[in-house]
Amino acid sequence: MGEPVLKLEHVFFHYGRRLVLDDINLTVTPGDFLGIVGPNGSGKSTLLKIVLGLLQPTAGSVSLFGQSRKNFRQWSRIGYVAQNSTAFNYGFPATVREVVMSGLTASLGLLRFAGARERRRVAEVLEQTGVADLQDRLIGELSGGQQQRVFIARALVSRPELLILDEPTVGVDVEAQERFYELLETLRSEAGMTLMMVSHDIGVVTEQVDNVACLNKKMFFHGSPADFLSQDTLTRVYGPAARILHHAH
Ligand SMILES: Nc1ncnc2c1ncn2[C@@H]1O[C@H](COP(=O)(O)OP(=O)(O)OP(=O)(O)O)[C@@H](O)[C@H]1O
Repeated sequence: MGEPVLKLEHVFFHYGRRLVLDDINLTVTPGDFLGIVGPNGSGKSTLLKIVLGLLQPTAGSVSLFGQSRKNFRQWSRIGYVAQNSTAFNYGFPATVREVVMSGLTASLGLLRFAGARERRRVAEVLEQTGVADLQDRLIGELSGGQQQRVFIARALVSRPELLILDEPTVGVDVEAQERFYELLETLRSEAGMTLMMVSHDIGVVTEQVDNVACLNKKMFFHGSPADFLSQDTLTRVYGPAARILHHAH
């Protein structure tokens, strides 16, 4: 199976005095597609920020690719598409190609110019994510679904082994969502990528992922979508409205 891509052991997190994550244990193995679900304010984004090194846990340990997060420096192995990344201002002065190229900054260093190899890689990813024909357009002039693909391209350009997506399908129509999940499937089958995705859409998520982690301050469930749906987890975490949530899509 190989060493875990991610391992959280007894992780706690507080914002000030407010406990937001309570004794979280989670192991993600290579090639897994993990869906992270939970009600609003349940700590999903906080968990991702801890994994990405943007927040320090109050207690507990986090390891990435077998290394303690404290010593981990290989951030280009992790791609991240943030929540609301499709809310770019109209007129923002960067083209699609420039936005995707900026995903190489970590590996290039700020002061090095992109060479032929980097430009080739950007062209490859633009093609793979279906936005090559948009590359000279300004990012702020694209639709939500188009911007989403650009931000995925940006996250992919450094060839990450783990791709983390926070609410990637918000504001994206059904057809674009289907293309998005097809792209994820290709990344998994061709590049063996590990995926972690936060989503509110329980119906869709449980159809797409291998495993579900259901969070509400504590980790309420971690296992297969079938077990998640067949157990009482939904009702325990979301209350009686869970049924509606599940059948809403
Ligand atoms: N910067 C912050 N300062 C203080 N409290 C915060 C901060 N960010 C988030 N919180 C609180 O921490 C809790 C968890 O927030 P988080 O954003 O991780 O939840 P979430 O599950 O991602 O929510 P949503 O589904 O609404 O995006 C919430 O109660 C939130 O109000």
